[in-house]
Amino acid sequence: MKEVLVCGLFILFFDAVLCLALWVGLVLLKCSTCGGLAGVWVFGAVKWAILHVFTRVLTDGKPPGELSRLVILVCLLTPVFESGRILMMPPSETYMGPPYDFSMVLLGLMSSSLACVIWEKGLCADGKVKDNNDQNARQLLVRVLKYFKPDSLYLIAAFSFLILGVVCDTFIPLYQGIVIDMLRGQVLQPSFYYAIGQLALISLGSALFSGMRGGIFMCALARLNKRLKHLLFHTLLQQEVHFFEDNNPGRLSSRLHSDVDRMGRTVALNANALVRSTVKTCLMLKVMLGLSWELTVLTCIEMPLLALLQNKYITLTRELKEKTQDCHAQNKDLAFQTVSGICTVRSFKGEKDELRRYNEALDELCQVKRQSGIYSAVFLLVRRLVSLGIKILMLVQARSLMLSGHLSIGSLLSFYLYQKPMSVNLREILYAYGETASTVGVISKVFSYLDRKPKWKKAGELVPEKLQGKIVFQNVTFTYPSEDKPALKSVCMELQPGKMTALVGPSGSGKTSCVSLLKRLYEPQEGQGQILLDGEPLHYYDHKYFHQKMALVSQNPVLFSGSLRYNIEYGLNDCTFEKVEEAAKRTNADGFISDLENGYDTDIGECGRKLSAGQKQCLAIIRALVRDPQVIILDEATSKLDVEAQHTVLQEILACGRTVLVVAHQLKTVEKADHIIFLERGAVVEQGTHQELMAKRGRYYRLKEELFSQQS
Ligand SMILES: Nc1ncnc2c1ncn2[C@@H]1O[C@H](COP(=O)(O)OP(=O)(O)OP(=O)(O)O)[C@@H](O)[C@H]1O
Repeated sequence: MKEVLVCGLFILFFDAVLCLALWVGLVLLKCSTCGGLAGVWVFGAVKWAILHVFTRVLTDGKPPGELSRLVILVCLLTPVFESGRILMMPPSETYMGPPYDFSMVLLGLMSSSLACVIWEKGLCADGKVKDNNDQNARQLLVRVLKYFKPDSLYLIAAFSFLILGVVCDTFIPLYQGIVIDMLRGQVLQPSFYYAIGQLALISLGSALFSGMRGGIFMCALARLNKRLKHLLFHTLLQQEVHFFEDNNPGRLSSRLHSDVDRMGRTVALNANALVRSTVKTCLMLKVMLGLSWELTVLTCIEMPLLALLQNKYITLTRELKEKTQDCHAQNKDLAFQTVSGICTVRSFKGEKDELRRYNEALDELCQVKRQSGIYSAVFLLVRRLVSLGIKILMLVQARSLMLSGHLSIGSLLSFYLYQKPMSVNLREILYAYGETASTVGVISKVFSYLDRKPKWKKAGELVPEKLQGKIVFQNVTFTYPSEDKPALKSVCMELQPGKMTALVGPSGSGKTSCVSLLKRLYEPQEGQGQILLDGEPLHYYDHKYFHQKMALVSQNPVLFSGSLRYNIEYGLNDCTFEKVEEAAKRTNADGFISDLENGYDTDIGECGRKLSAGQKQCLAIIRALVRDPQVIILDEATSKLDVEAQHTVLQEILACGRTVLVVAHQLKTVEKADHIIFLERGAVVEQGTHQELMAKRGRYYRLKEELFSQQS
């Protein structure tokens, strides 16, 4: 900060020296004026170039934003002031140039320093942050544009049609004027028809080119959206499970759909509007300068003032826009949760509570929108007042120009005819800029997901032909990413092929955590032990192979809407119908399947709603068996089956020397196990057969009644 202040003082001093040098030069050359207004602007430009180099030298080539703005301000001050003075001067007076008074130079320096301090400290307090933000925003926009690369041909065609359309648009009023001039003649000359033909042709061209431009832009936009959504969905699917716990489905769905749409639309449509309005503005500016440069200057003054206002408005509303997006996502999520869990909501009579929660979320959204509304109203009011002020100044100026004979009524009328579309163009440019800037938040969020690297070890390529299925937990300690306390502490255990091992323990003892680690839904932190399958760490195995060989069946399996067969074959490309039928027969499930209306092709409804709990479990077991797994993890997966079916399924699962791990809550399941591992507070406390543990009369013996109280 101190260095910026010292450099600022040096710049001001050097500016004063430059002004003094000019004054001395003019005195020595005996010049009475410095070349009128043009000379003042030229001196301003030269001064800017010198001060710019000087600032770069002072700051080792990296001038901070504050100093660059100070340099622009001190260089612009005199030219702008003198231009205003000329505009306000009665036409009878002749402009003699700026007064040669050193006190004026000092006054200029003081006022520009003061303006700079007010701007940096008051209006733009977060100048540095803003500089960084602007740079980030630019990089983000360039990155969005880069995603358009595969559509370059579309864009070249669209922009070509855009420029052709704009050129036609600009000439329409000119030809209308020519036709109107001809209408004044009593006799209709052939040239009138010629002019009408030209006007019709230009109007047709304008309509045709504009239509083509719009259509091609929309096409390119749809292709961009498709590409971005595909990429984002692909990136999301790669993320670790913890990511999905941290980001609720509503928020992710909002990023994937509304945010990607908004991102593409804003950048593409605003780039379109920006180019169209800029080309139009340049063409119109040329005509307007020809009519009256004084009025044109006044029209152009409006633009930086409005840009300043718009900039402030964008800074104030940027955060609100992000909040609005988050509120929308939260509302969506709440509604989705309630609707999808309507049975639970109804059975607990939770409708009122859900309505209250939804209402609270709506209130929050309403409050954010109210605040945005207030900012928008104040911005509109100030913008209108600025425009009105400029219009009044223009009328005063036009009157004095007409009184002095420099402007005719006709020219004034033409000027006003051009001025309105010109203001619309300028506003469109500002709006496009503002709209794009306010979407930066949305864009950066989408990119933050696109750039996110999944925080789990990449799967290897190990696909052994024969897998025994021996699993070893080697001193595994595991803490959930959102927690501080470990859920598993130095767990050591072995699961043998051809044996059924039961994990037993009170609620929260870490049984599910063991299963999650085994299925690689989570991973032990670095240096906190490892899990080996046939002597190799789990992540060495090929992803698809691993999940095929290690099947998990839970108490409430997740099923997808679609046919029974689709659910069984889910994720398998080479599964034959015979294999499906065989697995169903082996688990005695073919009976209930053939009773269904369309057998294996019966639609089971959303999440398998049309099936009973037992049928869902059967389906999940068939889905696991059809993969021919070597390790099967059952999380009370047969609890809804009758005793006979449970027996058949367990026999089938234990066949082929598979390794079976059961998360057991029922005494009868535990009694069938070859080995029991008793967990308490994330640590293995005891292990052995049921009889051994009972004989030991340790923790398992004492807690047995509690553990299986539901069944006894
Ligand atoms: N996704 C998670 N994020 C953070 N902590 C978790 C998560 N899942 C479980 N835990 C914590 O880890 C500990 C062990 O939980 P775990 O689900 O493994 O127990 P459990 O033995 O399977 O319990 P239950 O028999 O009730 O299913 C608990 O203290 C729990 O609060």
